[in-house]
Amino acid sequence: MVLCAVRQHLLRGSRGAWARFLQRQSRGCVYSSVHGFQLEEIREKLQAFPGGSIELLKQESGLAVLTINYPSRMNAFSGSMMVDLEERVSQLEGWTDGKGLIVQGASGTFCSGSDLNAVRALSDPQDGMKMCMFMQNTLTRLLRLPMISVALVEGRALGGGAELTTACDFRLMAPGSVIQFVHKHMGLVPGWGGAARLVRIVGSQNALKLLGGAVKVDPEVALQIGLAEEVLQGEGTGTPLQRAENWLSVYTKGPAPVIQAVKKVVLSGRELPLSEALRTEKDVFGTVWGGPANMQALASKSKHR
Ligand SMILES: CC[C@H](C(=O)O)C(=O)SCCNC(=O)CCNC(=O)[C@H](O)C(C)(C)COP(=O)(O)OP(=O)(O)OC[C@H]1O[C@@H](n2cnc3c(N)ncnc32)[C@H](O)[C@@H]1OP(=O)(O)O
Repeated sequence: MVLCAVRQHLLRGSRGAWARFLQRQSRGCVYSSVHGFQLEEIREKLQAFPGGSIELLKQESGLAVLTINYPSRMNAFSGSMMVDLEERVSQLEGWTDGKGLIVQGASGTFCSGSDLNAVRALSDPQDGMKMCMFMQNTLTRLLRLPMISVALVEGRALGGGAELTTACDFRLMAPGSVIQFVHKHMGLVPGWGGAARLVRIVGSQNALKLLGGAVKVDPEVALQIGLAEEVLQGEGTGTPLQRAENWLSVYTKGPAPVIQAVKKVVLSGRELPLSEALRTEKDVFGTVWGGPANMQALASKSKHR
């Protein structure tokens, strides 16, 4: 009874702490009206470039699959797909049972970046800035979801598609797949947050090589530099999606509050200065200490041989 009350207190406190963490990070976003970012205005602009869709399938297991779906354009992002993606991320933020997420492309290829037809129509620098802020916000929120995320790369991940892979916690690559930051060939640099995230994943030297050379990164090189976690080998052992689900299930096995707590402490360690990360870790610890999974483990005198 007393433990329960203490736990409730900690839980309330920690929810506050997580909310404060997100608030410090502008509710998971990078830009707000302070930066001249008007969400409705940019949504309306993007909706003028329709085509394709972003599908979300939430499964009872706590794993969700997000599919970038525009096969006739190699899953390039139309304007309406950018808006769709933001809506799907909102749905995932509110999914209390969520533990894991796989981001994939439809029909055997990942994503060929922005839809060049939309890009041509939005080539005015101001529009470009707005799209850039919109996608940075969405992809930052994607990376900060309280669940473990994996980009399943089949075929090609080009330009904005390569950037999208870096907004997941892990990248799994199918044999023959390629991640390529083609921005230099387009007279650009990444604008969806892909450069900042890439540096954190592979280090600044490797990032400089990948962006400066617009290098085609195959699975072997990706493994070597730490861009990919694994190459999904194994003909006859299910589809690449099934193999990715198996890979992810090792890390999402267990109750949702515990898996979400794991992601939160790693996220705060990744993003916050040490003192703040330690305080957030203490608060998140408070959400699981004395919780059902903890009490059950204590009661069963579990051993870890
Ligand atoms: C650079 C950053 C920027 C951002 O951050 O916003 C971007 O992401 S710009 C986009 C960067 N991506 C590209 O430039 C991709 C250009 N396309 C290709 O290199 C090829 O199409 C490729 C390699 C993806 C596929 O080649 P493949 O021979 O297998 O197929 P097709 O070329 O025949 O492509 C089929 C069909 O898809 C259309 N397509 C492909 N990518 C895009 C795209 N990004 N936007 C619009 N349309 C795209 C392609 O034009 C073909 O259509 P079709 O009507 O049959 O000609």
